[in-house]
Amino acid sequence: MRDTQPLLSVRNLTVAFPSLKDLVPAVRNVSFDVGREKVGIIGESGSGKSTTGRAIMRLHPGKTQITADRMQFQGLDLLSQSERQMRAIRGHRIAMILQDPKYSLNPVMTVGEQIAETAILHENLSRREARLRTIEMLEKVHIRDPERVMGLYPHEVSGGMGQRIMISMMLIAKPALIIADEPTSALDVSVRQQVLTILDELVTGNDMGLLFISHDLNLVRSFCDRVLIMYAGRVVEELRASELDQARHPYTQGLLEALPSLTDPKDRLAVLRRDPAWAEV
Ligand SMILES: Nc1ncnc2c1ncn2[C@@H]1O[C@H](COP(=O)(O)OP(=O)(O)OP(=O)(O)O)[C@@H](O)[C@H]1O
Repeated sequence: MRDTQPLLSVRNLTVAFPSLKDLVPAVRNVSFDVGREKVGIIGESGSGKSTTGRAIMRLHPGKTQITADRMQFQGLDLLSQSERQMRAIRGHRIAMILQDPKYSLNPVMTVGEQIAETAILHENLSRREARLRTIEMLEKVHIRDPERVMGLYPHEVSGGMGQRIMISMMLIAKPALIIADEPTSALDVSVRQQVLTILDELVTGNDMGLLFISHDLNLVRSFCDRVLIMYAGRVVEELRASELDQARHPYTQGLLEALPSLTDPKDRLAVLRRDPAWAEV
């Protein structure tokens, strides 16, 4: 029977950073679930999207205060895991793709060595088997000349290729959940589509969950199944991507009105409205 429980269940997550005097909340009472589906988080800069993603991985500096009524992943309470237990979860059961793959790949190891190391760790393969698996994985993410790419260092690959390499490593580790934080915003439009297609193949083909953080509403609308809209540290609205046009919150409506359209061009785009009341409890 198919498991209908969400992979990740978050209730009233609050993240506060220390300032000179006290703690300043950047994320406030955020609640959502992620199943085996693609969930987008959108919102403007500073709305708390990345902070939410990093809190799930518990990747914040020491004095950050993370509280939640629930932050459960596949039956595990993430907040009560020790740092050692979190290390076993990160990369293995929950993986993260960031905007620039150069920061996620090890700069002093070739691409081939890094993928092979993942294969040896996860699948207990010999060096020779790991090499063959690496070639297979690079082919799966549509890299045409895998043997050449294996010998390159991270600084020698383009952004789009770097993201595909990250995705190929995830194909080996097969995490249940991927948190992708603006994974395509540094890429050209044509490469962006390629990377999204491969990410979709990975997630849908392996029945994974994806939390896709972006400031691009059009992209999230076409790529994700559901969308959380964040404003000033809160989720102000949650909708199926196909139902965004029926958004009720004035902030979401404003985001939609501010989008340029090729089919229905406007002389002037609407200016995004903001109301301090939306940030209130
Ligand atoms: N380590 C930190 N220490 C202190 N404040 C932080 C830290 N990380 C984030 N913040 C603050 O938390 C708030 C939310 O930031 P966050 O990066 O989550 O926003 P975002 O929606 O992801 O924006 P962007 O799209 O620009 O990445 C911001 O005000 C930011 O300055």
